[in-house]
Amino acid sequence: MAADQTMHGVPPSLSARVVGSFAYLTIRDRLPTILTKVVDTIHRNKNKFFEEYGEAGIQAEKQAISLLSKLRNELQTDKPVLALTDCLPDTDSWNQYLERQQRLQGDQESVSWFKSPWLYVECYMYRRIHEALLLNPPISDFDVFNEGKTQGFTESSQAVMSLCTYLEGINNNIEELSKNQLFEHFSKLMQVSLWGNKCDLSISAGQENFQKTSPLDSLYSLLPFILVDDTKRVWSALISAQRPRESGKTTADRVDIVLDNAGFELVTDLVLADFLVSSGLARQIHFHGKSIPWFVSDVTAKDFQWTIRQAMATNHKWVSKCGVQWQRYLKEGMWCYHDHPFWTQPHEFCDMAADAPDLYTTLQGADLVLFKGDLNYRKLTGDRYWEHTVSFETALRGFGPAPLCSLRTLKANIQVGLQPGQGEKLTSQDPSWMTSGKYAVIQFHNPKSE
Ligand SMILES: O=P(O)(O)OC[C@H]1O[C@](O)(CO)[C@@H](O)[C@@H]1O
Ligand SMILES: [Mn+2]
Repeated sequence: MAADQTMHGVPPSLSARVVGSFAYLTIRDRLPTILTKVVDTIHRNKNKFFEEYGEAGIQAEKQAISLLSKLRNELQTDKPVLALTDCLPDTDSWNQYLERQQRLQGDQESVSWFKSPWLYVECYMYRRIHEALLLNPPISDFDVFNEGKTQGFTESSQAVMSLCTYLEGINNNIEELSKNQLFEHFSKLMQVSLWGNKCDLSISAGQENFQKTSPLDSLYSLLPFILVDDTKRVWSALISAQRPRESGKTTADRVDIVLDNAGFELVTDLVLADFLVSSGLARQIHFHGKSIPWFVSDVTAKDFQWTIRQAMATNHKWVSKCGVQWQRYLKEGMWCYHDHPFWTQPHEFCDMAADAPDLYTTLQGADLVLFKGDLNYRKLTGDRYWEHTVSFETALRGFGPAPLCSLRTLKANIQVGLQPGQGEKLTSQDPSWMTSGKYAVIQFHNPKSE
């Protein structure tokens, strides 16, 4: 067990140290597969690099591949984690974090892939992939995961069409809807956004994992798989934040969405955001994305813009109408997109106030923050061996810039806030319930009401 087990009442971090655990299998099998795919992708783009940068492009391709092969070897042979050598604004912070891990682990053994916290080493792998490209300037902007992300959008076009058509139906008579009807739509769109999180490309090690059918049709049959559903509490938080605005409307001021994956999941988030604004539940939406390619399918600024442009250009009346509307929201400031280096660092969110105080202050300005996906849940709860019955609040360890809600399908061995016996029952019925992506939670915490 990790040395941080001794921290007062805080359980140890998930780690590949536990042979056979999901963390162990991820590091042993899934991460090397992802690295191999990254190498293949760079190699397949060799001609493109040559056309764009001539001989320098070919050299960069070779050099990046050699750095990535070295990385794969370090991982597979459990070598010590190395300091970063590039010069991004977050390089020092990563290197300090390595020292912090070393202090926590003690001097007896190095921080390494199979011995250190899974959350830390998994994040570190994506930062090292980025370093391999950064150190080879002509191709440093190349997003090794771009193909999978754009494919995720195109392959889910049927599902995108049905979702945008559904939204058009709501928006058509939104003024006439009662509070109850608004709640019903809100709840449905939260669930669509929740199940959109099934489509990440990290759990499948980059294999196709796309939404082919309309998500709306399956919501009812998926209800039993939502282990914690705090939608009503989220709704109450939104309603209690309603204030009269200059526009003459009564709305909450701001909802922030901490995005996860591009492709279909991003569309579900945009549709939810559209509904929040068009229904007058919120005046503004702030999206938070990643500043470097991350966990295979996570949204970067480029993916965000690409998705909206793609929606605009789709030959389907309601999808293109959505795209045009979303572009307008961005132009007129009702929506905005931010990235912050903290989202691509390995910290647990309970460290945010101390280690990224500017971001913490930003989030404090929201009436509600929605955290999408599994990795955000791992960071919210510190990716630790908590008992299932420990409250979400306890696992957050003081993190609470604003009322917050996690929308997450379970893809890692961690789940808090369950009823006594619920976890044991699930384990006996379906031993892989925490990692299959079949189950989900809509879990809320309001720091203001504690
Ligand atoms: O896109 P998400 O939902 O954050 O999931 C990322 C996935 O990557 C993992 O970190 C595993 O590699 C899992 O925790 C999770 O399945
Ligand atoms: Mn993701």
